[in-house]
Amino acid sequence: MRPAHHVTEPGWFGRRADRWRSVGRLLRHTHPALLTATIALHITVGLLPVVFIAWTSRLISRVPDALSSSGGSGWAVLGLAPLLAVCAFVVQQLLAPFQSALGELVTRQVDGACIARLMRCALTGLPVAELERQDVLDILSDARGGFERVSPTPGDAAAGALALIARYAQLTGASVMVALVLGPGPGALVAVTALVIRFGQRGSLDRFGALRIGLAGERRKLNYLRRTAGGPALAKEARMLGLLPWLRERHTAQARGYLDPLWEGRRRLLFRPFVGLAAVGLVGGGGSLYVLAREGANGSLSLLQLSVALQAVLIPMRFGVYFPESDVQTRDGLAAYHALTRLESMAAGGPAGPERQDGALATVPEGPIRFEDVSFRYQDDGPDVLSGLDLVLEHGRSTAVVGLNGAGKTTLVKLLARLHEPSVGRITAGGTPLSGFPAADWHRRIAVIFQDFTRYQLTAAENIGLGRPDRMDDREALLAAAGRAGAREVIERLPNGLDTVLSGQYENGSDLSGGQWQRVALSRALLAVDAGASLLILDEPTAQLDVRAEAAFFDRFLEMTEGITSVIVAHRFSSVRRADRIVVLADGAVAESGTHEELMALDGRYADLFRIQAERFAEEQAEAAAARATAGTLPRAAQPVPTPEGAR
Ligand SMILES: Nc1ncnc2c1ncn2[C@@H]1O[C@H](COP(=O)(O)OP(=O)(O)OP(=O)(O)O)[C@@H](O)[C@H]1O
Repeated sequence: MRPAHHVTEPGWFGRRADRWRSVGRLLRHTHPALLTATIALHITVGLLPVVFIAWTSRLISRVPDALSSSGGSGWAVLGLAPLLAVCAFVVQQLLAPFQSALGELVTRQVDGACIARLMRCALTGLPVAELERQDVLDILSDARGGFERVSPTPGDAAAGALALIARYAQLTGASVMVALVLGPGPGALVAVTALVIRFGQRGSLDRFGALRIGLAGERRKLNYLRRTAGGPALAKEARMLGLLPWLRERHTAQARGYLDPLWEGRRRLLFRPFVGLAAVGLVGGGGSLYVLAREGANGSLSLLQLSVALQAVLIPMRFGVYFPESDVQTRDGLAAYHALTRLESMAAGGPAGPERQDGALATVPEGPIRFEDVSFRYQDDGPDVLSGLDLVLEHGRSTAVVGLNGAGKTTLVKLLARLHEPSVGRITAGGTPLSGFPAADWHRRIAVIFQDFTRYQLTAAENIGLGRPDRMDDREALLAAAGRAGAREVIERLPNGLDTVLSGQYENGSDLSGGQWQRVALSRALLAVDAGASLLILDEPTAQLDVRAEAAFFDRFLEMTEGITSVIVAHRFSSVRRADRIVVLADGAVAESGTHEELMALDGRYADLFRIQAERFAEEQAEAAAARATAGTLPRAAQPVPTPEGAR
């Protein structure tokens, strides 16, 4: 598989051209009027210091006349020069907030567009298989880091690049002034010196930036530790397990793993070249000052010229230093943008395809779904997780998939949901291979609850409505779906009913238990079914319910989904015994299949495991009953006699 970080390094000109091309693309996301105003403002702000030099020099050149004139009229000789010099200074100060305000607007517009691109890429564009690759996660983390404002964003890069216009306008104005006063040679000398230092400095920054990109994996680990250790997620386990000392040590080690190479790179790539560039500045600036001093001593320069040249020479000499408003922003913001464009190019070739379209249902055939000799492995060089699997999911019937941990049940669900494609073999629906139509169309056909379904920190209505966003406002439909999933009572007990945020981290929000969350997730899936999905997949939907609640859940589920093709993955064999068909998965293939009665009569793997689970359940029930009796909560004679059937 092609490594995601693999890029051919362009040369010096290539890098500059790439950078400006990227900036150009980013600026396409800004409104033309905003872009024009920002450029005009930067040019104005860049030229104002030059205007200031011109008027202060004029002022200085007239001071001797003012001093030598008699009476109070002497200062009139100065004319408007002081006022205009002050004006140039004040206007420059006044424009600074507008400069940053426009920069902020550019940042917002560019980031808004880029975040939409990133969401599209991560949520629909990139195949799930890609999102499980470590190198892709590194890039994604860098792109997200930009948008989470952990580091500069693409919008910052665009605004920072525009801010350079002010710097270059100032350099051009100052060099022209030097050329006018001292001649083209010194004018060119100061300009070239400034540019050499600038490009040298920028090159060092770029090399340092490349080093930073290469440390994306270390940075991601460090950010993970900081986020996890600094957030509420770890609060409980950290207290119970006394994790703090270990976490501190781990964090220090990880921080060193990331920061030490950066520090070494800073010395090597930034400090040493800086010394050489300072020497260039010394030669160029010194040479210009020498010419200035010589001309001044010769008497060939007027006071006006001397003042103009002296001030103008200083501007290019300061030009070589680091620009805080641009340099890190353009380097790191563009790195985040390049991470985004790389993800986009990976997404473009992926099988997940475009966003789903209305009318997609029509393109997907109905009928039985067949796994035909399907094998699958997560990594090219990894083991087969599914191997030669043949399976038919009858149309309109329920199929339960059971098996031990690691048997491949969730993997089967992922292939069925087309989050991964089979490595070998094919899956067909109504005789048509799934690969024959866009994955997005297939996704519209199915409703699925994964083991790790998302618990959105949104309202109950939104948590259910996301099963079909275009029905989000249809409260009747939401409540009907909740009712069928057994979540209606849960919702009625919430402080604001459907409008309660399902998280204790918000005002009037409420946390749900694991089982209650599962009911909400099921409501979401059932809403999708109401809206036309005809394949319902539940991957261990009841893992957090107790045995009785689970049995009741499945009974109700099978009743209400009658006529819908459904697949239920379960651990507890007893809970899915009423499914139309039970498939036992072992070692990535179908070991047994049939109805509960058929499989019990077969007396094979299913029957064995069913009995073991039932006996264990009976023992647990007996122990619990004995404990209750000892505690006097229930007269012993009144206790139910546990039987293996109790497991059902
Ligand atoms: N993203 C992944 N990358 C690599 N291997 C994986 C990945 N996901 C699962 N596996 C491996 O595939 C095998 C089957 O996993 P799967 O989750 O499908 O099993 P399961 O039957 O659903 O297990 P459980 O009952 O524990 O949920 C396991 O050996 C697991 O380690």
